[in-house]
Amino acid sequence: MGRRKWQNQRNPLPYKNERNYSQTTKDNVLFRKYYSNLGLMPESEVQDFYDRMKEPLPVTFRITGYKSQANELLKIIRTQFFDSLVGASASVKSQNNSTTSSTADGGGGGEKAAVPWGQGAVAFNAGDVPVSKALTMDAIKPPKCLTWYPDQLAWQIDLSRKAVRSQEILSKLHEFLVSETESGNISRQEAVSMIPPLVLDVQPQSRVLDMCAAPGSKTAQLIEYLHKDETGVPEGVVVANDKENKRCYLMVHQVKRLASPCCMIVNHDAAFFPKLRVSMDEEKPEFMLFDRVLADVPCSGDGTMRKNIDIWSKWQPTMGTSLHGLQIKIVKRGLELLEVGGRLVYSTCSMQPVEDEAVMAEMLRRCEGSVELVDVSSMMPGLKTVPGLSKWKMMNKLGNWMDDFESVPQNFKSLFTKSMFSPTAEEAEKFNLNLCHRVLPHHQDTGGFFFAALRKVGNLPWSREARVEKEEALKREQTASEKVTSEGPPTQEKMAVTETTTDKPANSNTDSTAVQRKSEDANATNDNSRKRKGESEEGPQPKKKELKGYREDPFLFMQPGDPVWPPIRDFYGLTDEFPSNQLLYRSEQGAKRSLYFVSKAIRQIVLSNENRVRFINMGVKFVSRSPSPLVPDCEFRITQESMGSLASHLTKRTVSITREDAVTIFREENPFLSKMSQSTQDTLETIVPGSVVFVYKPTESNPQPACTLTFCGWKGKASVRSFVPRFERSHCLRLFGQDLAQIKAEVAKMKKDRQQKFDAAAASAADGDPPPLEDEEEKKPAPLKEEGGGEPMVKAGEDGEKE
Ligand SMILES: C[S@@+](CC[C@H](N)C(=O)[O-])C[C@H]1O[C@@H](n2cnc3c(N)ncnc32)[C@H](O)[C@@H]1O
Repeated sequence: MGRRKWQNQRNPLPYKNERNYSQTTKDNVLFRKYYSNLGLMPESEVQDFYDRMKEPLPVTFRITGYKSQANELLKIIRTQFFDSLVGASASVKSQNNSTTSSTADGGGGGEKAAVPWGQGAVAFNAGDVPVSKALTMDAIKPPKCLTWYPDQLAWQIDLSRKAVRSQEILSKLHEFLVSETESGNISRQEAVSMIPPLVLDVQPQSRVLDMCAAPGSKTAQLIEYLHKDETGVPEGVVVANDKENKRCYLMVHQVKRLASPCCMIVNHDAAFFPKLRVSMDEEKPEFMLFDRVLADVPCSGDGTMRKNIDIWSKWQPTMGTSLHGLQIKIVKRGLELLEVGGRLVYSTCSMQPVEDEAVMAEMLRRCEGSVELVDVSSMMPGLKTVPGLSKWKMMNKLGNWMDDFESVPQNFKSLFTKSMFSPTAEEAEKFNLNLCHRVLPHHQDTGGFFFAALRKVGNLPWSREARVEKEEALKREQTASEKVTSEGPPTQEKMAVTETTTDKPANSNTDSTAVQRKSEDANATNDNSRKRKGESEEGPQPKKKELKGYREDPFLFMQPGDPVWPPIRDFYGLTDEFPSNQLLYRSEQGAKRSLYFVSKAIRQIVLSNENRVRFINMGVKFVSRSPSPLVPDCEFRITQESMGSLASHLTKRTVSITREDAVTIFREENPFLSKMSQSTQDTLETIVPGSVVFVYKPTESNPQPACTLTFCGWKGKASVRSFVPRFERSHCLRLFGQDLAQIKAEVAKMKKDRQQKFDAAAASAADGDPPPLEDEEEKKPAPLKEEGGGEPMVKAGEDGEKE
C-alpha cells in the first residue's frame, strides 16, 4: 500500500495541510451556545475556550521503551535539539522585537513568540509580510515538558510544517523524531491520550484488559508499564481488544514495536467480551478476572475538534446521546470482568456530560455501592483538570435546554433516557462525581478529554456471587431469628420473601435504570434475563453473526518431541529451564518458518479459549528459519525482537563487546573480525559461524551510553554484522554519541548502495551470511504521525525525500 493511502486510512479526518486548516469554517452556533451555558467553566473563560478550540493542536510525543534507554534518549534530545531550540527561540524573540519595532504600526511584536503556536503564522499569512519572513520571526517556540508525565518523558513542541521548513534545527529534529518513531523509541501521542494508562496504575503483575484499544497508543503505554522493571518476562498480561477487525491490525504494528510476549490482540464487541477461561476443564471451567480495565470508549469526540476539524460542521448537542447506551454497556461488562479490588479507568474525548458523568452516574447507580470513584488527582501532579459535574442540563437538537427527563418534550422522548440527566441530590451526595476529571483545551493547550477511575469494592449486585452472598445472609438471618424466637421451621411466607428477594432484578430499584433498560438494549443485566437469553457464566453471548474480517493463521504451541527443537536448543545453549512449551507456530502445514514466544499467562489463555476467543496476534518472534551452508547444525536464526525477553536464556553464543566494537558494528554493517577489540575477537574465535547475541554494558572507563544494549547479529567466517533493523541501528548509533549528520550520510549512502546490492549480497554469501529477514530489510520511514489518527508533521513524500 502506498504511503499516501496508508496515511489516509489511519487519519480519517485529518486537516490535510495547514492552509485547509485555516480555511475551514470553525464555527457552530449550537456548540458555542452549549458550552457557554453548560457550566463547565466560568463565563470569563468561555471565549478563551472557544478561541483555543479553533487552533491546531501542538505536537506532543513520548519517549517510550525501557527506562534506561529512554533516559539516554532524553539526554540526546535535550542536548542536541532542545538546548539549541531554546537559544534559537530567544534569538527569534529579539529579532522579532527589533523587526516589529521598525514597522509602521510599531505594535508589540515581541509578545508574538508567546502566543499559541500556529496563531502567529496564520496572522502573518493573512497580512502582507512575506510568509518566509514571518516564519523566521514567529516559528520557533521552545519545547515544553508535560510535567505531569513521569520522568520528563513527554514533550510538546511546535513542529508545524512551516516551522519545520523554515528552521534547520526543527527540520533535523523532525527527521530525528521520524527515525526514532520508526524504531519504536518515540511515540507521537496526544497529551490527553497519555492520561488514562497513567491513572490505571499498571504493575508488572497486572492483568490488564484494554476494551476498545485500536489503534493502540494507550495499549503501548500499558505494555511499557507492565515491563517497567526491565527484568525478564513479567507475570502480567495486556489483552488489547477492538470490535473493528481492520483496526485490530493497526495495533499489530504498534504492539510489535514493543516486543512483549505478554500481550495479545483480540477482536470482540467489548459489550459482550467473553470471560476468559484459564483451565481446559470443560466440566469445571475456571475464569480469569482482570485487575485493571481500560474503557476508552467510542465517543462523539468533540474534544478532538482541534485535530478533526470536520466535527465543527457536524456537531450537534445530541451527538453523544446515541452512544450513551453503548458506553454504559461497555463499562458494565468491564466491571463484570474486573476482580474485586481492581480498577477500571473510563475515558472519552468528548466533553459532553451525557457521555461522561452520566455514564459514571448510571454505573454507580446500578452497582449499589459495589463500585466507587477513586481520587487519582495525585497521579498527575501539575495537570490542570476541572472536577466532574453533579448537575448538568441536556440540550435538544433545536438548542433548547432540558433539566430533567420529565421536561423532555414528548416528540423527543424516544431520544433520551433518564440516565442521561443529572442524578438526584441524594444520589449526587453518594456518587462523588467531583472525582471525575475533565481537561479543557484552553487550560494547557490540549484537546478536550474526560476520565475517571472506578474501584470495585464488592461483588456487583447482579453477579452470581452477590446473589449467593445475599441468599446466605438471608439464611443466616432466618436461622438466627428462628433460634431466638424458637418458632420452628420457616413459614411459607418467609420462604416466599427469600425467593422474591433473590429473583428481583438487582437494580430494579431505580427509575432511571428501568427507563434506561427499555430504550438501551435487550441485554438486561439481571439474572432472570440472563437465564432467558441463555447467557452462560462466561458472559452475555452476542447474536451469532457471520465472522467477518481476515482469517488468522492458527496459534499452535510446539509439542514435546518436536524435531525442530533439539538443534535450536543445543546451538544456542538453552537449558532445560527454558519454557519451550511457550513457543508457537503460526502455520499448520509445510516447513515451519518461525517460532514465536509468549508468556506463561498468554499461553494459558490461548489454550483455554481456543474456540471462544478471536485471537488476532500475540508473541515475539524468537527464531526464524534462514539456512546457511556455514551453519549446518541449526537452520534457525535468532531475531532482534526476542532480545528483550529471551537473550538471557542463551548460555552459548553471547558475546560481550566494547563500546568501540558496538559503534563499528553499527556503522560499518559488515566489518571484518579484525576490526573488533582483542577480547571480542578472542570470544568470537571460540564460536562457530551463525547467529550471535552481542551485549554492550557501560563500564567505569566507558560509561556512555549508561544502559545495556543487547542485540543480535551474525558471526561469519571473517566478519560480523548486526541483525538490527535500520532505524534501530540509527537509534543505537545516536546512543553511542554518533552525530545525526553521520547517520544521514549513512542513509544517503544506502540509496547509492542499492545499485551495488548484488555485489554486497554476493560478498556476504561468500562469507556465509544468510539473506536478511523480511522485517530487517530496508524500510522507508513512515512520516511521524500521531497515534490514533493525527496529522502527519509534513506532507507525504516530503520527509521521505529528506532521507
Ligand atoms: C476512542 S477509540 C480508542 C482509542 C484507543 N484506546 C487508543 O488509545 O489508541 C475507540 C475504539 O473503540 C472501538 N469500538 C467501537 N465500538 C466498540 C465495541 N462495541 N467494542 C469494542 N471496541 C469498540 C473503535 O473501533 C475504536 O477503535
